[in-house]
Amino acid sequence: MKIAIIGTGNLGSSIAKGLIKNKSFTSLYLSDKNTSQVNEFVDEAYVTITNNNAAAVENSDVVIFALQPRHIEGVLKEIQPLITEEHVVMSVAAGFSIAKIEAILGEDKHIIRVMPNTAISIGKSMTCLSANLVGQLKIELAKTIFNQLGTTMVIPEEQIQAATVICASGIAFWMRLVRATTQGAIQLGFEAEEAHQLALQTCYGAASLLKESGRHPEAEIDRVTTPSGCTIEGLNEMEHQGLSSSLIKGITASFEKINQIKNS
Ligand SMILES: NC(=O)c1ccc[n+]([C@@H]2O[C@H](COP(=O)([O-])OP(=O)(O)OC[C@H]3O[C@@H](n4cnc5c(N)ncnc54)[C@H](O)[C@@H]3O)[C@@H](O)[C@H]2O)c1
Ligand code: PRO
Repeated sequence: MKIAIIGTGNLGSSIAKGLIKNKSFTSLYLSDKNTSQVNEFVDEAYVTITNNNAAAVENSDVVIFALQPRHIEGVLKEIQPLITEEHVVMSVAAGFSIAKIEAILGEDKHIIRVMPNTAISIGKSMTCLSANLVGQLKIELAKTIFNQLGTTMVIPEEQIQAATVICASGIAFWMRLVRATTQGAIQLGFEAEEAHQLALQTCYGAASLLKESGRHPEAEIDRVTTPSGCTIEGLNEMEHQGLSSSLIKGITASFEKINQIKNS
């Protein structure tokens, strides 16, 4: 598979890292105006680092656009004459619809919106996929690529904005929860490094329990909360302070913002 990534910033370089780790390509073009985030791959076999977007497109079958929403339109217009009916065009740009891509490249092109998160660099992304009519013929190919880099879910395009908030922004939300737990642990007397390790492994254990047992979070909570114990005391105080409510409000605020980006 000949893959190009146009835009190798935070997400593009994370995708590149994941692909290179798995060696899941026959050639990989990494194209950016500023290639500093992928210079570490300069000696990798079958990897070309360039600032020539056109060369990357011409030498690839799958082209992943990892550009900011304000840049993608200009770049798509530039490379439009080079996109053929053989290419599979993938875009990770938040809020940039399939209709907008079709308006530039044509409805006859394979177009797939891909919404991964930065955990793709270590093969642990939750990646949502939506395709246009023609692109649906290539959805299995997209699943093959992104299943090697985590887990995929094919969803209707109307849900891509919500998936962006839960899965892509979600990485930042979970990071903040880990940090807050670390701050609490420091206040209880642990050194910062110890506190971080305690918070991280406990978070990992909680996620793994849910994944491996398939049980509901409340069922796992019931196994921890000793009657009149310290866990229920802490949980109830967190809820009095609005823990669940603040998370839900943050998620809906993020969703409102992404819909403004979409409509701008
Ligand atoms: N960062 C995330 O966690 C994440 C997750 C999901 C989706 N996204 C989406 O991915 C896209 C990229 O986000 P990011 O955080 O990687 O942004 P970024 O700014 O880190 O990366 C964008 C890259 O595009 C490059 N670029 C700009 N104009 C270019 C051009 N004409 N030709 C070639 N390269 C050009 C920039 O130099 C930069 O390296 C955004 O649309 C964002 O909504 C990001
Ligand atoms: N980064 C993009 C943003 O914050 C989209 C999700 C992750 O807008």
